[in-house]
Amino acid sequence: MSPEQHTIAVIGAGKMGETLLSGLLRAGWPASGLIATVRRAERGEYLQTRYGIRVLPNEEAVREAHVIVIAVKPQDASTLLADLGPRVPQGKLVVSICAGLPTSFFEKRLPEGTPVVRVMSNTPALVDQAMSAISAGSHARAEHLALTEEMLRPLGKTVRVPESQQDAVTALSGSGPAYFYYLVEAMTDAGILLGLPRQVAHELIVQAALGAAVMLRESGEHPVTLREAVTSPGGTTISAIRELERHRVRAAVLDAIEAARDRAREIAAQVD
Ligand SMILES: NC(=O)C1=CN([C@@H]2O[C@H](COP(=O)(O)OP(=O)(O)OC[C@H]3O[C@@H](n4cnc5c(N)ncnc54)[C@H](O)[C@@H]3O)[C@@H](O)[C@H]2O)C=CC1
Ligand SMILES: O=C(O)[C@@H]1CCC=N1
Repeated sequence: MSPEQHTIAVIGAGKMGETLLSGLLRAGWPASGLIATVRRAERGEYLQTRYGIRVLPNEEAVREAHVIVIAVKPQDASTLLADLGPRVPQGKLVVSICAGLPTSFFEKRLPEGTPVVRVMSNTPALVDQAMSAISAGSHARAEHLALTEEMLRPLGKTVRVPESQQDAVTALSGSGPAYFYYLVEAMTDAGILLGLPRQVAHELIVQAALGAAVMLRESGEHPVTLREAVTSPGGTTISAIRELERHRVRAAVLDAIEAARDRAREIAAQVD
């Protein structure tokens, strides 16, 4: 996707929208090829000053852009599209990053035949380590998926999934970073319990998490193999694992992620 051919407008440039815009700029996208829309004037001033991008009203943004990224909260999407949907010029690619909303939700509210691609990304996009999963709506063709992948490439990894799997993806990798942060918090507290200074405990855990993540990605080994390599017979690790099993942590993780998937479905049902 060359910047000369494609201007991207992010409709509702909040946390995720800003993350996408900043990633594109880091990858060398010219600020002149990026547009943001906002609800609050101060937010617009901030984006304009910090990134040198254009901030336009929604209607102007969709007229000018080639790719329109919908980045509002799912609960705000109906109101936004009731007004803006019919004004989106025919043939533009609409990319939604809204959790839970199916491509059919957008297709109903956009001119007939509008190609829609659904994306679920995550906040590590801020450090170019996103996991984004994309699915085509009924009018999106290979070229639209390729264009979306190109737009997301600077932010991290991208996979294609059938749309029926998007709520599961949302529960797993969309929300996933929050589960790891939660674990880091809990492990840091454990360090405090054992008498370590908070800062030291934090540093130990962050480096252990990073090391484990790099080993998972680069060794290609199954997590069980990697865990077994840490777990000495009669040693310390197995004592901890016994407690995790006794507290049914695995079952809690399964229930938690299923609850997140169900919530994604509920959000979609509420706005449909
Ligand atoms: N935060 C996360 O980790 C992830 C969020 N998402 C999805 O990304 C989307 C955005 O989430 P966040 O960035 O966290 O929310 P956010 O609340 O930070 O950003 C949404 C922005 O849209 C603006 N907005 C709302 N209605 C508007 C309108 N009519 N015109 C112009 N601007 C409007 C709001 O003022 C706000 O700044 C959501 O749909 C969420 O489901 C997806 C993956 C991860
Ligand atoms: O919590 C949420 O609804 C959003 C979607 C995935 C991550 N954050």
